Order: sequence, then C-alpha cells, then structure tokens
Amino acid sequence: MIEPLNETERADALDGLPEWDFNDARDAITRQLVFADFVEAFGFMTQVALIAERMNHHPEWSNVYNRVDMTLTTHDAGGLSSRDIELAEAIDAIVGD
Ligand SMILES: C[C@H](O)[C@H](O)[C@H]1CNC2=NC(N)=NC(=O)C2=N1
Repeated sequence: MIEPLNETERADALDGLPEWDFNDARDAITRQLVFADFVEAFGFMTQVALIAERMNHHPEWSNVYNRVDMTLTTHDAGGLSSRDIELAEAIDAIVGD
C-alpha cells in the first residue's frame, strides 16, 4: 500500500516541479499544456500513455483539440504520492522542461 507524501515531502516535491500547480482540495498536482494542434497534443498523450502504462500509474486528463489538462494523484493512497512526482517528472521530460 502506497502512502501519501507528508507535508515536508510534498513541499520539497512541489519545489522541484515549478510547472505544476497544487490542488489542495484533491491533494493533487495539475498542469495544462497547449500544443500547435490536435496531432501534437495527441502525440504527447500517446507518449505519456506508454510511460504511464509502464509505471502502472495513470493521469486523470482531458483533451480538447490542442489542449491537454492533467491531474496527478494516487487513488490507492488517497492523495499525492511519490508515484505522481515520478510521473510528473517524466511528463516534464517529454515536454522538454
Ligand atoms: C491495480 C492498479 O495497480 C492500480 O489501480 C493503479 C493503476 N493506476 C493508478 N493510477 C493512479 N493515478 N493512481 C492509482 O492509485 C493507480 N493505481
């Protein structure tokens, strides 16, 4: 059973993820991306999907044309865990941040 991050761990993790916002109500992190068009957005989502499946950790997300909205939290932990931080870092690497 994975545990949610404690206060110190959460603060440290958020420091390392400046492109992500913290959603206190959900104990989740969110990021919105805008691409040139749908093909670029869906190509990004395809790359994330493959990594998420490999990690067995999956984003909550939505896509409208060139926009992708992502929320990361760990359902099994009831909040933000180290798995979300690892997935966020992998997503940032795809984006080039
Ligand atoms: C059974 C399977 O391992 C779990 O349901 C995994 C799959 N992907 C997951 N993704 C996310 N974001 N949180 C989880 O708790 C989670 N659990």
